[in-house]
Amino acid sequence: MRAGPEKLHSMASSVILENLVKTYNGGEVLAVDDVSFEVKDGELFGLIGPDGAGKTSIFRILTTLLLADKGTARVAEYDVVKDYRAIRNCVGYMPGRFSLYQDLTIQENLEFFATVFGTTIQANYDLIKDIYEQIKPFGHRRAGKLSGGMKQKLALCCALIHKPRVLLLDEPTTGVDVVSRKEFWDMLKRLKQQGITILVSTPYMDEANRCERIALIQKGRILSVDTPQQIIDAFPKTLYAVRSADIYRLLQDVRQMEEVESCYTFGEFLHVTFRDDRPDAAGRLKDYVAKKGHTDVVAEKTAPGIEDSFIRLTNEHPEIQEKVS
Ligand SMILES: Nc1ncnc2c1ncn2[C@@H]1O[C@H](COP(=O)(O)OP(=O)(O)OP(=O)(O)O)[C@@H](O)[C@H]1O
Repeated sequence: MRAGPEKLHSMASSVILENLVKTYNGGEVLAVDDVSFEVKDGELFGLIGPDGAGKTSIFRILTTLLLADKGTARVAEYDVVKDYRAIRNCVGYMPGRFSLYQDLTIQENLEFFATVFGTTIQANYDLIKDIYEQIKPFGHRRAGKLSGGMKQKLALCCALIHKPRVLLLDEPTTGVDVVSRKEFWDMLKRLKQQGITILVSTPYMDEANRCERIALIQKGRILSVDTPQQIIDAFPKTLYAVRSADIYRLLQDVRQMEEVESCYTFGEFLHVTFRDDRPDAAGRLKDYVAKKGHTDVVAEKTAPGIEDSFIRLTNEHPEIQEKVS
C-alpha cells in the first residue's frame, strides 16, 4: 500500500504536462493533441486560444476531474492520477462556467467553500482581503444576482479560500466587461507577487501581454510557448495594414495580388505580408489597390501583435489547417 502521495523533489515547475492526449466520442474528437509545457514556480502563465482549442479539457485533466488518454501531468509536484487527493488540496480552480451556488449569498458561498476545505474565511483572510473587500458590501446578495465582474471576484475568492499554491483559472475574463477584466488582471498580478503560481486561460489575444509566458493553442495543438514579446519578435515578415472605403472588395483584390503571401481582416484594416520583403511594398500596394478603383486608401507598416503571430503559426501547421477545413 502507498504511504502517501509521491512528491517529486528539486523541480522548479509547479505544473508539468508531458505529451497529454485527450479524445472524446471513442477517439472521434481529438481535443488535446500531444500537449507538453511547464509552468514555473511563481509564474503567471497564459494558455491562449479560441473556443474549442482544448483549454477546458487541459484544465479538467490538471484538476483531476478528467483522465487523459495518454501522457502525464503534475501539479504542485503531484501526479494528477496517483495523487489526486493531494492536488485537490493545494490547487485553487475557477472553472470556465460559473461554478458558484446561485441561491447562496456571497458570504454563504465563501463559508461553504471554506468548510469544504476544512478552513475558515478568517484563517486565510490576508490572501483574499483585497478582493473580498470589493464585494463585501454586497455580502448578503445572492450570487445569482451579482454582475459578471462581481461574480468573477467571488469565484476567485472561493478558489483562494484554502490558500492554494497553484491557481488554475479557466477563462476567468470571458463575458466580463473591460474594466472588470483589467481589475482582474491587476488582482492576478498581486497574487503572483504573493508567490502563487497561476495558469490562466483566455480566448482574448490582447490579454497575452498580461502574462509572463504564454502557450498558444489551436485545435488541441501547442503552436508556441514563450514570452509574449519573444513570440511577437519571432514574426518573420514586415507587416502592413491597409484599408479602403470598401474593405470587403479590398480583401478579395489584395488576395489576388501575386506578391501577397497572406491577407486577413484585422479590425477595420487588412493585415498583409509579402512573399519578399521589399522596401517599396507599401507604395506598390497603394498603387495596386488604386488601380482596382479603391478610394480612401491607407497602406502603412504596422507592428505585429500576438494575434498576427497566432494566425501565422496556425497557417504554418498544415495538420491544423486540415482539421479546420
Ligand atoms: N464531453 C465532450 N464530448 C465530446 N466532445 C467534447 C467534449 N468536451 C469537449 N469536446 C470537444 O473537444 C474540443 C476541445 O474542447 P474544450 O472545451 O477543451 O476547448 P476550449 O478551448 O476550452 O473551448 P471552450 O472555451 O469552447 O470550452 C472541442 O472540439 C469540443 O467540442
